[in-house]
Amino acid sequence: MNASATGSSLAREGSPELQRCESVLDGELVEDQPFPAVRVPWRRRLRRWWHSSPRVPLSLKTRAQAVQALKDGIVAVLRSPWRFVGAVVRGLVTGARLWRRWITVRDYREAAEESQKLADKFTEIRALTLFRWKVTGAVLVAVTLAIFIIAAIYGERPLRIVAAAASVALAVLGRRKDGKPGRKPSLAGPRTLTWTMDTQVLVDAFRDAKLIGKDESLRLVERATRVGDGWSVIVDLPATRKAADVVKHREALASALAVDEIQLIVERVRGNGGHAGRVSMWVADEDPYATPPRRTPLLGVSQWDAWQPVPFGRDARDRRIDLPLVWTSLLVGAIPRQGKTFAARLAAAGLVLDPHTRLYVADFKAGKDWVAAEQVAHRFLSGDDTEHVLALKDWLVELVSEVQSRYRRMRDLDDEICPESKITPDMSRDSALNMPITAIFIDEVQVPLEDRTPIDVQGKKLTAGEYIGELLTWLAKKAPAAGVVLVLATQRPDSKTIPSGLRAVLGSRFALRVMDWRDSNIVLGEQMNTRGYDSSRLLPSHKGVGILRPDGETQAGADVLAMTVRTYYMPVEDWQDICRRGRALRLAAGTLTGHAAGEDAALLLDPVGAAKAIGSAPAPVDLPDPLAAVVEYIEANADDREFIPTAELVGALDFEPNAFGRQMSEYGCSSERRRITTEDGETRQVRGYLVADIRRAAAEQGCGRGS
Ligand SMILES: Nc1ncnc2c1ncn2[C@@H]1O[C@H](COP(=O)(O)OP(=O)(O)OP(=O)(O)O)[C@@H](O)[C@H]1O
Repeated sequence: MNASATGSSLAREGSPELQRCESVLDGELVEDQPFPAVRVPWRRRLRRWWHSSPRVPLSLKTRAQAVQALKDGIVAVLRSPWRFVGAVVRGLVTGARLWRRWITVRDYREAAEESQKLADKFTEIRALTLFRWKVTGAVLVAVTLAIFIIAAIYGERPLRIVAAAASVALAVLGRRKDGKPGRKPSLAGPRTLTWTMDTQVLVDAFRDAKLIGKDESLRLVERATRVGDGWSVIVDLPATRKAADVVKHREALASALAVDEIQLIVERVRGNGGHAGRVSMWVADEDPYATPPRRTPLLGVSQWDAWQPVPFGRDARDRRIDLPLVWTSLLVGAIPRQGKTFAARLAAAGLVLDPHTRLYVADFKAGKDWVAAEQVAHRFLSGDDTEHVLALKDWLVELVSEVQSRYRRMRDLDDEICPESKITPDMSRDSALNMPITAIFIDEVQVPLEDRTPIDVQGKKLTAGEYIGELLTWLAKKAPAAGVVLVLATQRPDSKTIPSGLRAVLGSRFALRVMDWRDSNIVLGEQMNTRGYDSSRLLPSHKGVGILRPDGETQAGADVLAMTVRTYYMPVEDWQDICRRGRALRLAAGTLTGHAAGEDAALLLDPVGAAKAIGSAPAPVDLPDPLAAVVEYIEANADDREFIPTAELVGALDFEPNAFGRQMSEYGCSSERRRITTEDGETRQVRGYLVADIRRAAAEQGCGRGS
């Protein structure tokens, strides 16, 4: 205690109300220790020790593991009679083999053979064989006699005891031992289930799939437990082996476990409970997509919030996968009749049910799939003629102006309403600000992108397709933060149709079945097939099943790169129902506008502004160095690469490497190590930057400078 006495009297002399009083002590409490030791209750300490101690069996650590251990125990007890008989039979076979080896004097014979003296030793070996036959005969006679005598004197009881002891001895001899020939059946039956009971089978599968070496083993972190309609297990790989490699070679592991790869989910366990060598596996009992598809949960809700991820589908483990749409964009690609339109409509359904969203729908399939959206869409077109393509071009020009105007207005808003140059939920619902979440859905986007109608853009001759590609690329880069979402579906996900610059900036990707791994990479991103994600391997019968690479967190975890998902099934009747409800919600909220309100609002076009924006899309002149030069370089040379080696940038742009690294990190771009395949086919690990990071940094810098 540090105290000081204020000896002065508080009463002032002469004041009638105030009287003289004793000294007042004034002080402050000073702790000896800045952080006093807090006593941890013994129960908590015990619990902590129990969970972390390697001496406590795993099965006693959690309830689920204990229940599983109990189930395994019961199954083991029920199976034990058969296992015992099996072991005795194997013991008999092993015993017979050993006896044969002994009687044929195999070891002596082999030694003689090796030293090429078999002819010399032949008589000796024969004599020994004869002698051993005689010994065998004598032992048989002696045992038979002994049995008769014991049976005559003491009855059958001692014989039974001897028989039981002999069968136990045979069972011990015949017990399954790894690596001993003759004790392990060459076909272990349905391996899918065997590994759940016998971890050795799992270890063998990892070895067979060449994921671990012959002398290496796995450490069981969590024993096999029932999760949904399958088995789940978590294992640690031996030191230096990587979980990412197991994910990559999932197919080999599926083969080793004798299951279809669609039944096997392998994930790296990340975060606090995981590390680079910890693998979580889930094996479905049967094809998880053979069951009838589920209807979308949106049918059961009266309204949806566009800021919430939209229910998109289920993964093989039947986990619900929701797709975040705001602040990102989505590309759906597949060959015909695989469920692209269904997938794009699912994304749309969530936004339809939010009356504060504005929808643009361009259906170049010109079918019935999107017709119902007419009743909610601010702008709607269906057809594949030049006039439709040109109408889309005008919409995009309007959206470019809208995005620019939003950024301008956001700059003038105070920090409390708009803390960053990004739209917030409150801003999007504030009718005075007029910045609703705006989504543009373009089905069969390859139609406008391939259109060759010549147009004049501020004196520059272009085809409509090229200009639409440029507008979409600009929007995909800049519009998500301003609340404009792009959803593009294409039947032809090839590099010629969808410009690489556009692909690179689309945040979320969903690849249903495509023709080959190249097309799959075009939708999902460079080298995704080498990381174990190739949508050309999906089965044609699995309609609506695709690989989702989300931009943001999903139920499978924030760190999961991609996952196989089956979209919810939303046939036309359900879609119509949702659109009807979306219209009613908009009517009630007073937000029904444009085409849906029967008044195709005049386009607010600013072609000069849009052309200027597109012309300066990468905005290299606006950006600080070295970002400007890097952006210019990647626009010209990155194609559809996701990763640019530092050496390439430093070499091409003539930068000093250390200063370059420092400056790039100031703009939020940190380099990382990645494996790349060089032109001569070699794989090397190099340092470099993610193109997406560079573009994001450029967009931020560009926005900050008044794009
Ligand atoms: N999640 C799903 N579950 C089951 N079946 C589905 C699912 N999604 C789509 N399908 C089926 O796939 C068929 C094709 O779907 P969709 O029309 O979306 O294909 P598409 O890829 O857009 O075809 P196209 O390229 O010809 O336009 C649908 O008729 C539907 O029956």
